[in-house]
Amino acid sequence: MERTFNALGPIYREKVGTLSSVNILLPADISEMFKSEGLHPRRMTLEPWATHREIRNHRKGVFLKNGEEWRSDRLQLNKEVMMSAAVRRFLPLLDDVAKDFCRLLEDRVEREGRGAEEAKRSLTIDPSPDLFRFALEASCHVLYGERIGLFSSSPSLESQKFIWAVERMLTTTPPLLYLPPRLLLRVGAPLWTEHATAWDHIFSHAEARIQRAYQRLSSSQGSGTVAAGGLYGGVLGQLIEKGKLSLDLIKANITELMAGGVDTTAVPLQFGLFELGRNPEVQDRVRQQVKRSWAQAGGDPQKALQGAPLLKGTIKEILRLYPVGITVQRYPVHDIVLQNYHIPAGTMVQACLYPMGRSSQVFEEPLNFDPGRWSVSREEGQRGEVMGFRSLAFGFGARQCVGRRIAENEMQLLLMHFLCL
Ligand code: HEM
Repeated sequence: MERTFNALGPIYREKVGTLSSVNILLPADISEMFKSEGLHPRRMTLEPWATHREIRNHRKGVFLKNGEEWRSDRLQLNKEVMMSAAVRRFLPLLDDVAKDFCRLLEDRVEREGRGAEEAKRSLTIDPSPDLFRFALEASCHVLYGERIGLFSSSPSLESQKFIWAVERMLTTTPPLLYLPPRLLLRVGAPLWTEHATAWDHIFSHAEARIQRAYQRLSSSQGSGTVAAGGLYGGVLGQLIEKGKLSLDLIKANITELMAGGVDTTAVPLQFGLFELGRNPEVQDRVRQQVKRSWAQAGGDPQKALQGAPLLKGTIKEILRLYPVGITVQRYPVHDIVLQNYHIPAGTMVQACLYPMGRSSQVFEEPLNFDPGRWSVSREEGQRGEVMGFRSLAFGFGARQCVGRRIAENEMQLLLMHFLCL
């Protein structure tokens, strides 16, 4: 039996007996886990973030063991996607896509909406396919430094193939996480073949982008000019230019970022629109702050976001109520004690984000959608209360979500432009 300490579900039984089913991990427990050095997330049997070589090996029947190896390239990647200098570089690319998306929606409301009065026309739509396209276009722009034209009424065949591949990869991943790949391979399950084929497409798309980025870079170096399209050629351009990672690693990392950045932002954005829609007073408060900040920022998106903390609070609030990853998982390398339970090293510990986000032990009036709750500083928090480790949607520590800054900014920019419409 795999040893698992789970805040709610299957319980670690080997040494401690059964926990009460209402037990949840609290911020203080997470802080305890964080202190135990060398905690790495569990790697899945079928790794959604596996490199192409690994996927191909899976296909041939060579299976990786669950590993917890630290990827040395993560540090290099952090520089290009997590640091504030990197955010400054890629923010305008996200802003471009967010503005285009809003213009598109505005036109659509004008064309298809009901109501005679201009600017008060209304249109009821299911936004999920549009948000999916937005997230894909935004990710491609940030990563490859180029637009792939998904907002066009007739995207290129290449882009259509790419959308198909990302959709299939995302749809086939969840069932594969719960079925043994060896079995699927043995019986030649179409699910598995479809999944691997989708990855093949995604990787060849990345390959083509890498070739193009190389050509751009070498022609600009040859002619002494900057890369076509401006100084910044996306995360990919930066990684190639810095030359610290091998091409194989660049390809694997860029593709991982590509795969990790679509539904993760599209779904919370939809929940964001839902909560802002059903809480008009909150919407009004956020809109007022955003409009004020936008007016003062003189067109600088980064300044505008800095002046609108309620927007950041909105994203945190959405991810508290509707976390994308249900759990954050770690294997402690030392024995630790959580809630008076002894957890031996090597036990998988899962922090279940959904119950924690809705627990009155952690949040006052947890079911209220209140972006302002995140403005409370540590000092203002009740004495003795652990104020950190409450916002865990992106994980924590060295292995936290590497796309965090891209995701936060992408979602905030889109909401900002929506609210300023
Ligand atoms: C709202 C959006 C997102 C949420 C809630 C989210 C959440 C997470 C979580 C919980 C983890 C595991 C962290 C841990 O164990 O501590 C993770 C890892 C990861 N995420 Fe995200 N993510 C989001 C968006 C993105 C985006 C936009 C990208 C890519 C651009 C991305 C790429 C990744 C990658 C590559 C990893 C693995 C990192 C590693 O193992 O070192 N994510 N994400």
